[in-house]
Amino acid sequence: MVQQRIVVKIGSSSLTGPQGGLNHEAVQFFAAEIAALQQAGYSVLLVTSGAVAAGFREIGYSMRPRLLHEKQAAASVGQALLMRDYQEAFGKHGIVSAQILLTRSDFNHRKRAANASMTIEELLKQGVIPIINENDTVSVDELKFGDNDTLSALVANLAKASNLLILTDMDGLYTADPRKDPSAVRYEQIEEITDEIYAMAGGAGSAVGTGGMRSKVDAAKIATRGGVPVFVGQVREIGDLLNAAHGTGKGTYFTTHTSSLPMKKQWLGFLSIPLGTLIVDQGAEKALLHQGRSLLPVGIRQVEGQFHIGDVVEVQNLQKEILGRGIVNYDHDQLQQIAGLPSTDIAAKLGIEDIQHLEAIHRDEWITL
Ligand SMILES: Nc1ncnc2c1ncn2[C@@H]1O[C@H](COP(=O)(O)OP(=O)(O)O)[C@@H](O)[C@H]1O
Ligand SMILES: N[C@@H](CCC(=O)OP(=O)(O)O)C(=O)O
Repeated sequence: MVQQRIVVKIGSSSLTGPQGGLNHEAVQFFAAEIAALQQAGYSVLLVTSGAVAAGFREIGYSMRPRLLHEKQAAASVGQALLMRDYQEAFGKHGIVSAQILLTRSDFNHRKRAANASMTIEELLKQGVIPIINENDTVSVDELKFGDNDTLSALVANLAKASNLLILTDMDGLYTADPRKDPSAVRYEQIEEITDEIYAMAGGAGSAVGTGGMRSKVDAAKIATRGGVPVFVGQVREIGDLLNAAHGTGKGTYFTTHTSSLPMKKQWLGFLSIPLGTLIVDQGAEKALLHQGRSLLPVGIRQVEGQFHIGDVVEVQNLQKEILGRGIVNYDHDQLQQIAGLPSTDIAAKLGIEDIQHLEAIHRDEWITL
């Protein structure tokens, strides 16, 4: 039987205090919980934050730095401290662990993502636990994950995990941040991530956390769309992590209804950078979302951006809601000319006799979001 794979993400708030520095007992505790998960027959990948929080005090900052170069300096000190603690803690359970540092652009380049995936596969085959963090020192600001929630979702999809467990300092998603609203109520299970759910998820509540619940909901959206169910919650006592994996954890479960996405669709949906936007009418919206059809120029109302044939564009409905993304078959200036035209008029309008694709976006090059 193929071993079930679990991605565990541990946030800075679970590993460090407001003054920075690593909580060694916490690292020992999580390593023991993960060792128990492995013992129970799961393959585990660990995505961990905490490099900046572990390193900032060490190099003389009094609080978590805000400027990019300061965070990068703190991370380069802290990452080594973090790995030292994890390797020692896993070593006590006879487990070898490995460091993998990734950036968003690694996922963006399909070949680099495939290489990372091959390395992870080999490590898991050998019973090694990959310990993954963002490569903070080389990540450029606009392309940074910042928090590791999104990174953990991408890793879960890449590794075709059976579960993603996001551990934090709250026992799940509440109707509002419980630090600010004591009457907030916790969700046990979320079947669909709607705008209302987003509205409830606020930013980080601690001095060391980054994305708060909002980035956890973002991550849940990516992972569940890729077929991976997600738990967001707390692991504090012995056995909590196994309970989280078995569906009885202290937190919120986000369910999924789809099977895992092929690499190409994952890239299209979550890693590619759209270079334009197409706004489509109701008929096109129905064709794309409910009839499994391609997008024809006749349904396009508006074309925005300077994209070219083969680029990725985002598609929105008339209410400017995002419907999905696809690879476009025309340059932006061509689409401007043929938006709204029936397929029979396209060749004449563009002065091209032999049109290769009549669709603006072919079904196979589309993902609904
Ligand atoms: N609706 C909500 N439900 C629960 N927690 C919330 C909510 N909105 C915001 N938060 C905050 O999100 C924080 C967890 O995120 P974060 O600080 O980024 O942790 P981590 O370092 O574990 O990623 C909680 O401490 C809480 O204050
Ligand atoms: N890569 C960074 C992650 C920063 C961070 O705080 O993330 P998180 O605690 O997951 O919200 C680090 O290791 O410090």
